[in-house]
Amino acid sequence: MNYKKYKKFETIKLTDRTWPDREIEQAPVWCSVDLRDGNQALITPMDIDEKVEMFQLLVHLGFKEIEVGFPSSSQIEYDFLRLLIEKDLIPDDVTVQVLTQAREHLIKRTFESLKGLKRAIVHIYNSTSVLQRDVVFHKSKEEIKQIAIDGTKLVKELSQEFDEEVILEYSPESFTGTEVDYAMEVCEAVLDTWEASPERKVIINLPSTVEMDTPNVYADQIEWMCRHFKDRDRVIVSVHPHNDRGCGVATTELALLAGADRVEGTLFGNGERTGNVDIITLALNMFTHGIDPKLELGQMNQIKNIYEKCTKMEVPPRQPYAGELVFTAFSGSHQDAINKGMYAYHQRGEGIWEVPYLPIDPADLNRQYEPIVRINSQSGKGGVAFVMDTVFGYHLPKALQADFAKAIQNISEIEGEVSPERIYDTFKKEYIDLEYPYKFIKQRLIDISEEDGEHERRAEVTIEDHGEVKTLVGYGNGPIDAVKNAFNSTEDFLYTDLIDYSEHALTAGSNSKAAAYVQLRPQGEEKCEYGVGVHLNITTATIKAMISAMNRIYKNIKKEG
Ligand SMILES: CC(=O)SCCNC(=O)CCNC(=O)[C@H](O)C(C)(C)COP(=O)(O)OP(=O)(O)OC[C@H]1O[C@@H](n2cnc3c(N)ncnc32)[C@H](O)[C@@H]1OP(=O)(O)O
Ligand SMILES: CC(C)C(=O)C(=O)O
Repeated sequence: MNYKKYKKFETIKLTDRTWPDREIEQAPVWCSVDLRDGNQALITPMDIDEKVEMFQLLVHLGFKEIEVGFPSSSQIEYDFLRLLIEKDLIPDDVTVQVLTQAREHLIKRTFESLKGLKRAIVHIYNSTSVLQRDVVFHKSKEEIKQIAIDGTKLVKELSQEFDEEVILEYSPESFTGTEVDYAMEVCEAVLDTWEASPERKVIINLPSTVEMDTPNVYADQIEWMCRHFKDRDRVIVSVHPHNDRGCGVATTELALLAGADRVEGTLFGNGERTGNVDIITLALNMFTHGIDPKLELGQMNQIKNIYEKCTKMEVPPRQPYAGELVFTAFSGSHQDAINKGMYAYHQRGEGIWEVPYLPIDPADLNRQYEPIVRINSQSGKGGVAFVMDTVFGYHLPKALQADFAKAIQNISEIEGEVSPERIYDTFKKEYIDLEYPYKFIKQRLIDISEEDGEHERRAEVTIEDHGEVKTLVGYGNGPIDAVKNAFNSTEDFLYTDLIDYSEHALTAGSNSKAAAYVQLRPQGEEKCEYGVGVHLNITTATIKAMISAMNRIYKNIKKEG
């Protein structure tokens, strides 16, 4: 690959930069350009109904500034703005913005489209970059500056005839390819022409029209500009980053450190080529640092659905915060840590989110119903245990987690991803539904303790043993003891030791079933087997768990032996 074909863009010398020592402390003014830069980049631009739906979504999300289009460019763009105005769809606290090239006939037509609006941002642009001055405009620096001045003059003149407020926005388009001192000269000419003041601020938008360098270089350009305006107070510094090098979010975050007040971007980063900066990621990055993002992004799937419908674009599965796979862990160590982190979060009860591998609580985006953990051959026992716990309510004991995970891994190695339903079916098949050679039929547990004496229980357990129905009887000072002693009357059970026992309710409420887990070891063997029993009655659940363990011993140990 001939890398010598490319040259590095000249960077500016800013040795006393201050942005590296700053932190983002508040959300900027957000301006959505979905209906303009986003729309102009679509294979099939939005029709009017889709534009209205997108506009309403943006309003709902809390955008107070929305670039609704380029009304002088086509009838549909013009008609859309007219519809918003005539149907009174623009809330009082939302300012619409319209884009136009700094050209007379386009500016005039733009003003026609604004009639009836209370307030508007009129955004004019002309490219100022070294390359475009040369190959597109064939104009000198002075001539290019004059385009900006003439455009500003015309907007000023027309806005004086306009009943309501017009805010000027000016973009030295292709700013990242423009010498900063020349960009400043053009911007100052615009500001002077407009007679900008702290009371009559102008939005100076410094676009990374094409992302040409590392984010720190853009941050230097923005800091340089912020420091060199004659009067910083008469300027709202806006950035409009694109994503050509894949650094749009980083570029914008550094630009905010460097002094930008406002950000233009789109939902999910739709826009020309690699897209505009993704405002959702920016806002949620702030949110996850405890900063109010000033946008309502809590219904992520709904936002995604409307976006996909209107743009006919797809949100990729790894898109930050929104992608299908971003709250999913396949790998064992991640699953284990998420599992423990979620448990610790609920135990602490302090409401401060700190869970390994999950920078945000999925519930904050209303994504709690999606599986956080998915199981494939990279998964470990923690993930399987998490699914059994969170989806089906089984708190598997540690040794059982490892035992069951092996069964799931055998499946995933052949079939790939294993769904929660398949995991549950396998669990039932492996532990709960075993009925040979022993099968539970019924049980009776009688308290036979004398008054003030030790509590003694008599257990009568009717089972099928290799097809033969038997009633086993045992005594003990507790139910487990009595049941185990009843089973000891069969030879198989007699020579097993009860290693572990636990139980819990599966769901809340008096009708809830209990799950019991029993670990038995045949005497003289190293290997144990777990059994699981589920029943409304806890004693029956325990008996079924013992039978399950015996059936597994029979299947896995005795047969093997
Ligand atoms: C970076 C961005 O995203 S900027 C936004 C870009 N968006 C769009 O272009 C979408 C909508 N645009 C359009 O529909 C069309 O471009 C229109 C209707 C606005 C203008 O159409 P046309 O005049 O037919 O064509 P075009 O846009 O190619 O204009 C080219 C002419 O305008 C000049 N020009 C281009 N941009 C500007 C500008 N910002 N200010 C002044 N003149 C400009 C060019 O030098 C060229 O002049 P020439 O004809 O003397 O060579
Ligand atoms: C009009 C300008 C702001 C633009 O879209 C860009 O530079 O990308």
